[in-house]
Amino acid sequence: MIYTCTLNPSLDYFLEVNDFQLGQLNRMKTDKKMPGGKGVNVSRVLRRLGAQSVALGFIGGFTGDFIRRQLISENIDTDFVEVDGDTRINVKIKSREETEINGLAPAITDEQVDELLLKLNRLNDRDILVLSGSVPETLSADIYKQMMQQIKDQNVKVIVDTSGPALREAVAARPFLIKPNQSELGGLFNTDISSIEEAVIYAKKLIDEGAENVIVSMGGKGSLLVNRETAVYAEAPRGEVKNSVGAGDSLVGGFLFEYARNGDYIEAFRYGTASGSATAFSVDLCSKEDTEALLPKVKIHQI
Ligand SMILES: Nc1ncnc2c1ncn2[C@@H]1O[C@H](COP(=O)(O)OP(=O)(O)O)[C@@H](O)[C@H]1O
Ligand SMILES: O=P(O)(O)OC[C@H]1O[C@](O)(COP(=O)(O)O)[C@@H](O)[C@@H]1O
Repeated sequence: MIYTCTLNPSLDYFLEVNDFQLGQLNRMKTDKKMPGGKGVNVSRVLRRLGAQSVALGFIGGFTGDFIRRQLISENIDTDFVEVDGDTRINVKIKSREETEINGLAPAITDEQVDELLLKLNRLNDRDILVLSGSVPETLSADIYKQMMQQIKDQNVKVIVDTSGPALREAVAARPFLIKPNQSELGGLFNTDISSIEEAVIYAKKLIDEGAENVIVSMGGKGSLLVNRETAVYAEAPRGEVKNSVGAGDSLVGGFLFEYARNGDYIEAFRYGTASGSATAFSVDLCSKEDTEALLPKVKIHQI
């Protein structure tokens, strides 16, 4: 089974404004509320591609209820820990440019953390655990590392998609895969990464620090997969971008879907890149049909 864990899920509030003006009254053209947060999106992508998963993490309040109800309506299994405050609302403004304002997490108690950790005891070597998204302010930045250390004898494959100190700590616990985007990778080394060659250099440093596979997503430029044996670049297909929120989560979900199906890294990487692009070219997350139509357009280059 695939388990996704979102410590900091969100109700994503998408709104479209013609010619957004800072400091002025703007009126919306359209709006939409969606369940969000990185692991939640991975679960939704997996479902759309045809794979089951269980969504773990913390939810609370009316926004948490919304997320749970939406996931259940999409036939996704949920096993969240309830917290007292409201799950955050993340605002996604689409105008000439995309602007995002991500909210603050509700407080989470030590007992609630223990409740979540207890759920990990049931995982075994046939399971995959996706630890995705930011860490709530009230939790320790090394929580992903702690979770991985707790289950290290259960031989679960762990994927980590986060940034900053939480990612750096988690890398030391030897995840199967991490997926920083270009700026998150640069952020780890206090540098700006501007080319594929530079991204490979820094991805290799993360392999040396403990990650087994590193996928660096680079928006419209595509993505990179680096491990001890290989370094490959996938050129993303071109198309009209409708909404790039969730593109990175779709890359992770698509990779995982194909990897769980056939165990081939390169084909999984191609599928993930196509899923990311299919999401960027759609209003909601990728569909299986759109993803598979893009597969032949993802060009893989050995580096
Ligand atoms: N403008 C775009 N055109 C084509 N594909 C895109 C575009 N933006 C994102 N993608 C696809 O989605 C993947 C993840 O996007 P990215 O923006 O790098 O992730 P994140 O959301 O984590 O920052 C990319 O590797 C690419 O395959
Ligand atoms: O936990 P974070 O880093 O604040 O990110 C949460 C946000 O990222 C998303 O999961 C989208 O992530 P990606 O665009 O990186 O795929 C949104 O649904 C959510 O609002």
